Amino acid sequence: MTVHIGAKKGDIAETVLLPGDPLRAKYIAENYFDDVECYNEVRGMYGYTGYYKGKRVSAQGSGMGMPSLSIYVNELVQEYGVKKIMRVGSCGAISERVNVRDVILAIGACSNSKMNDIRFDGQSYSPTATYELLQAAYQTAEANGVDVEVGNIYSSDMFYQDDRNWYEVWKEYGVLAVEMETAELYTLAARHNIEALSILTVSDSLVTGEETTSEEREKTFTDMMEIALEIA
Ligand SMILES: O=P(O)(O)O[C@H]1O[C@H](CO)[C@@H](O)[C@H]1O
Ligand SMILES: O=c1cc[nH]c(=O)[nH]1
Repeated sequence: MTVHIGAKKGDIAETVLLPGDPLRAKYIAENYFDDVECYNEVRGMYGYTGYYKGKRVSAQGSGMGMPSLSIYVNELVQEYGVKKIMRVGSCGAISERVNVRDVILAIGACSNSKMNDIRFDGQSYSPTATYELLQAAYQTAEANGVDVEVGNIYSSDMFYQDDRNWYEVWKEYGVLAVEMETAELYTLAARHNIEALSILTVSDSLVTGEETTSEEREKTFTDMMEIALEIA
């Protein structure tokens, strides 16, 4: 057991789906896993292990934001031997290239977080996805008939910003969407030599103002869940 995860060694699979929302982890476990066991309820950050088409896989909430994700990824990797993490998250479109409910495979993640400034002493690090996972996710999406956009995203420390047009410069540089965890996930994956990919569903658009409900964000973004499960 760790401070934040109440699982025994061996309770967690080598491959973990990691949504921010712990109730999305619960949804994945209840709707896709056979022989499911809940291994974590600490802080309500649910974690489950089960089987998907015979493959052992876990689903664990990360919480919102990079500090929270960082705690779970560090413990999953260092204490439980996790080797492959796929974030299945929601994001806000900051580009007209993507619309609400589109699926994005995040090839890289820009950020306003100070975490990598601290790690790299103010120099710039480019957090990127694991190529093999990205390729497998793309091929699976094609096979499932799901259109995906592959591109750069932005991981923000702030959901609410005073400047409502903060994203314009990032949009001009081709960044597709904003969320709050991927830059740290990709950085930790590189540090610990594991595989990582963020598969995101556009839950709202900062450009058009269109939105989905919290229930939709918890339960209906199934295309990304199925892509992640197929390549688990
Ligand atoms: O839907 P999840 O995976 O939580 O992801 C997004 O939603 C949260 C903000 O509403 C942040 O965690 C952001 O990254
Ligand atoms: O971080 C996020 C996630 C979804 N939508 C947003 O606008 N921001």
